[in-house]
Amino acid sequence: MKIYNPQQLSELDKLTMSIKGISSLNLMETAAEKATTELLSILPSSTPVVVLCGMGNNAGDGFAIARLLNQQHYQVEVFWLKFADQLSADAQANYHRLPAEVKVTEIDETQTNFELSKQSNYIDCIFGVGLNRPMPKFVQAIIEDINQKKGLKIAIDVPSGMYAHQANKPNDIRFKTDLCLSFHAPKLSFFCSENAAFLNDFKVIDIGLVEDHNFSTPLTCHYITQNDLLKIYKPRQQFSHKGSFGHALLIGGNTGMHGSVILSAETALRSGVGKLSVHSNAITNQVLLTRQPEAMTTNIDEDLSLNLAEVLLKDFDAIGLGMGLGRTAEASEIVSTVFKNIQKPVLLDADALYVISKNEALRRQISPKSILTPHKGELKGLIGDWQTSYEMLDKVKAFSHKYNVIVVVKEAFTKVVCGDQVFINTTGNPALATAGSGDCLAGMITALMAQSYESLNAAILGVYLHGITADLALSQESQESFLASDISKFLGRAFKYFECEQN
Ligand SMILES: NC(=O)C1=CN([C@@H]2O[C@H](COP(=O)(O)OP(=O)(O)OC[C@H]3O[C@@H](n4cnc5c(N)ncnc54)[C@H](O)[C@@H]3O)[C@@H](O)[C@H]2O)[C@H](O)CC1
Ligand SMILES: [K+]
Repeated sequence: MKIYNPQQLSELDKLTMSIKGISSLNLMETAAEKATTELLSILPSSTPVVVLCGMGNNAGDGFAIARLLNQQHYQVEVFWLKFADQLSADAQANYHRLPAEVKVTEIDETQTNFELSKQSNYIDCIFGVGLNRPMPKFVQAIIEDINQKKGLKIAIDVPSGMYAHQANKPNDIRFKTDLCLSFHAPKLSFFCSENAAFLNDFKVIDIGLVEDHNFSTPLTCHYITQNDLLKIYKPRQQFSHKGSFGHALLIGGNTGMHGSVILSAETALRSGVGKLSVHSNAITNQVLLTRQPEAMTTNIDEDLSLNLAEVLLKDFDAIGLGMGLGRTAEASEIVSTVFKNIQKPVLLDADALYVISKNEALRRQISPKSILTPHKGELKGLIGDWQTSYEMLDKVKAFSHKYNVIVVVKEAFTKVVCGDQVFINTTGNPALATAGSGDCLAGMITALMAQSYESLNAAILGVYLHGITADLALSQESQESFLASDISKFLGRAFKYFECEQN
């Protein structure tokens, strides 16, 4: 699914109106009807509803929703925050359609002394995608006040105070939203960590906008859905054999970090790779083979760098490098040896990221379309610090362009960045915030690369499946008890979704 900026959304509105021959007021009515259908299933009819309206089209949605809820016998009151001289034309039309039973309390900067009933639910229609500068002080004060109240808080399209497609300042007031009903597509800001405290959940409301259009600014953001992944997923053919699914090599698991590459190996094997070799040391080999006899080992020496060049002569289909590699000179030598000997994309994780963060010459040698999977700390080593998620994304895009790599930014909504394109993952939950979880992701993506998924698709599919394992696990595990080693246990069921849908 695509994510649009306000300008692109406005282009889609206009195009929809001209293709479907409908007015903007019709479109607003559809939006309000669809939102109201959702609201009816969420809001108890026994509790009064306060609809907070501003002056633009988001307010127009609000006046229409107030009318529609009133028709459904809700006790509705409108708080009209008059921060401009005039309502937008469609908002005005809907204001005039309000039935007399819906009380309207007018509030402006001179008159902020009003009573909010003790028990209400709140619908926020003050600002939508049109917010383009800090909100007036009296609006901020009212939102702050309502944020302290107990009732359900539902935002229409965008929580007021949150810019849809640009960064907020850390102290900006935003409507503290339990659920945002967002028209046509989620907005990019929903996936920024600095907005997490203001948006608990969102639901996309289809209002029948057309999709395809030559936008004046190109689309760059995508929200990964199961349907997108069905187009990527490659079902296995009947006459396939283990050679059809590639031979992957994982390099890592040095002294003290033996478990890291073992976790990667387990998930790689459960992600469909045909054959798996692990280049590590004797202790790792022993534990690995006890847990996972399907894996092969390529080294017995304590030093991982000694025979690596020779090992790499074998034509591996994918290489995953860095999990528990260490931060020694030996680690740099290993990374350098891989870069010198391998021309195809490799996956770089953990200590391999540290090594390249310290060495620009090595960064220049990364094979095109390699995948980097940094967590926040590792990412800072690569791109420097940032103030906002938007700044971070800009820096990652620049890095991705400069070195021709795909960067998987691991966070609550993991972002896969390929040049200007950003793919946002929404599977997963805080159970994944556990030691070894990243090693598992690295193993999964390497296995998908070995199966001839092109790098971008391997990264997108990998992060999606990784998240699904934790979502599935919550039926029998808690977020606290979930371990990285559980990821491979749930991978079978995670893949099953795709198999079922294909058949
Ligand atoms: N396709 C759709 O998604 C549809 C969306 N609809 C709704 O319309 C809003 C967008 O409406 P718009 O009039 O453009 O903007 P807002 O209502 O968000 O904002 C009002 C208006 O206020 C001005 N403004 C911006 N920032 C400030 C500020 N800090 N202080 C004062 N004034 C400000 C600016 O001029 C804005 O235009 C969208 O979110 C949906 O809810 C339609 O209903 C139909 C389809
Ligand atoms: K809103």
